[in-house]
Amino acid sequence: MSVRISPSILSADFVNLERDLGRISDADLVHVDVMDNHFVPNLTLGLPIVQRIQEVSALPLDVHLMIDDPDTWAPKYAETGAFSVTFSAEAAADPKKLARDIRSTGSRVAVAVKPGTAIEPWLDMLDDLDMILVMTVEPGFGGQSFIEAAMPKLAAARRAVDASGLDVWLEVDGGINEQTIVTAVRNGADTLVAGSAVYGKADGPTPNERIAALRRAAGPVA
Ligand SMILES: O=C(CO)[C@H](O)[C@H](O)COP(=O)(O)O
Ligand SMILES: [Fe+2]
Repeated sequence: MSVRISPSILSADFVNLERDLGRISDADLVHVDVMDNHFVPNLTLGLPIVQRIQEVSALPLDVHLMIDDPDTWAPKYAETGAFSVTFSAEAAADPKKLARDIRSTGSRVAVAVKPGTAIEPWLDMLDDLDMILVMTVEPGFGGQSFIEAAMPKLAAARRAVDASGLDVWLEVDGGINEQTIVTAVRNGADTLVAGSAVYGKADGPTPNERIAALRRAAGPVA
């Protein structure tokens, strides 16, 4: 099986989003970064725009919430028809209830952990999760460098998921390129977010060609 590639539209042209969505037709998912200027020091887009992206996207939406109070807001994003909604571990008040609320909409649910956040508590609730997102940058901005120090945590998550027998995906987000994707996959990732590596440059290969190059670099996963 190939890895799943989830291009982040954070690096797309927000005025030409529909056009830029069409340029990643070979991807598996579309990664939508929602930032509120509270949980992270950056502001991107909110619920009305996610609703509209959902209407025009041919690919399933992988919504990554970097917002305060996901307990209130995440179910509303799930209700747009998103394929998957990821809340930030550090912001959730009642993660088990939140995971249930998101799943009750039909969406998959994931938790994201910042580079400095322990993963162990989340490995104790794998039953409640469809995916874990290991952040390999401090959330807030595209174009940052991959933090390799997050890899032991990813490897621990891979061991726990394999031991559980559950089909929980392991996603990595931040600084993924043709080199770092190899490290992430070797440590257990099966779903890779890439923003600047897919959309970052106006000249050279197209976004779909960059997606193919990332898949080739990653090689097959078990
Ligand atoms: O969640 C994010 C930042 O908080 C983005 O998804 C991520 O940074 C993607 O951008 P790049 O691939 O350029 O690092
Ligand atoms: Fe993201």
